[in-house]
Amino acid sequence: MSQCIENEERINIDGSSLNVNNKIDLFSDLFTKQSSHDTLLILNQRITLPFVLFQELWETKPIRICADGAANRLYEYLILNGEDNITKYVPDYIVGDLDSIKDDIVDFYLKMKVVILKQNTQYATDFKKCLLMIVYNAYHPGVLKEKRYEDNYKIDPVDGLIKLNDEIDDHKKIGIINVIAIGAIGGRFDQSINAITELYNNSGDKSKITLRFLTDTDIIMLIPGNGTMICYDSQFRDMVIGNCGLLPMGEPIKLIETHGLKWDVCNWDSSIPSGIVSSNNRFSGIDRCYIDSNCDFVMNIEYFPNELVKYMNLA
Ligand SMILES: Nc1ncnc2c1ncn2[C@@H]1O[C@H](COP(=O)(O)OP(=O)(O)OP(=O)(O)O)[C@@H](O)[C@H]1O
Ligand SMILES: Cc1ncc(C[n+]2csc(CCO)c2C)c(N)n1
Repeated sequence: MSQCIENEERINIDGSSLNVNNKIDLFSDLFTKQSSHDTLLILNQRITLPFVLFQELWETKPIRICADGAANRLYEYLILNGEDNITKYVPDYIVGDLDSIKDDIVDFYLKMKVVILKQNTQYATDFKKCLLMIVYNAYHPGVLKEKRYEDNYKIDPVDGLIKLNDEIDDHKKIGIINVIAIGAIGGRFDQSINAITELYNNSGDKSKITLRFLTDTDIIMLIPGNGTMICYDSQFRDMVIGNCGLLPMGEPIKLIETHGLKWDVCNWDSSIPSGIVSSNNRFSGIDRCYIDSNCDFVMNIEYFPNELVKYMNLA
């Protein structure tokens, strides 16, 4: 029988008897450095994050990449926050079909030694092309820097990156590549849904990437099925995060049990066609929330950027 119980605003969660197969630390997984492959991916929407937060994201992600027209957005945003910034925050790569990046931005970033790689295929989005670049770079760091823009780094300008990724010897252990993308959600609806499909494309045990999105209002990620503990410290919960949604966007899901939501559920079938979805929920667990589901699902967690800035002592 399915159940929903309403909890007090804050409850203690004892994790010792729960079957935890995945752990997500909300603050450190996103905002601290986890590995030398961590990547900030910038997509083509206006950047409106508080500048100190952007700086922190940039500094904690050793690899930075712009999808095509995102390079224009980066440049504009940096100028807006002080002209000196354009030479301080120089991305490693700009990748895409290059139909959106402006000519003067190409010239500027070539001068700054950015690898600007053309990939023209009309069967992959610029977002996808960037993910391919991120994986290729993790296996072959810096090799394109030694080659030339003029001959497209000796890579087939149609879909060379796809072929190069197919040839990767994944016996080499590189660990998981954590990618935080800004500009993925909001704006054009098909682009936003495409971004959600990338969450699913980059899920599962064989995936090389863990992809997460940051907007001005939300952290959006895939919660793995089969027992996930989401951890945070109590001050982070109180200051920085608001509502959340458990969103069965890929397929219908069963929430087997949750512990630490304001509205905890048990044996709860959820899908978009049935109209049964846990939106407008929130974390009640003081420092953790446990979710066991039969498959992966999308979760959005509302956050307050200016409070995050204070929490991180960046103000
Ligand atoms: N209007 C938009 N709304 C949401 N996301 C966008 C929008 N425009 C671009 N993006 C994101 O930025 C990436 C780079 O987009 P850009 O505009 O530079 O090239 P594009 O040719 O329009 O994109 P694509 O070729 O991938 O459709 C896209 O792949 C997408 O992820
Ligand atoms: C069935 C199908 N639908 C749409 C596209 C178009 N498309 C998908 S990704 C992309 C690249 C954008 O730069 C384009 C044009 C396609 N190829 N196949």
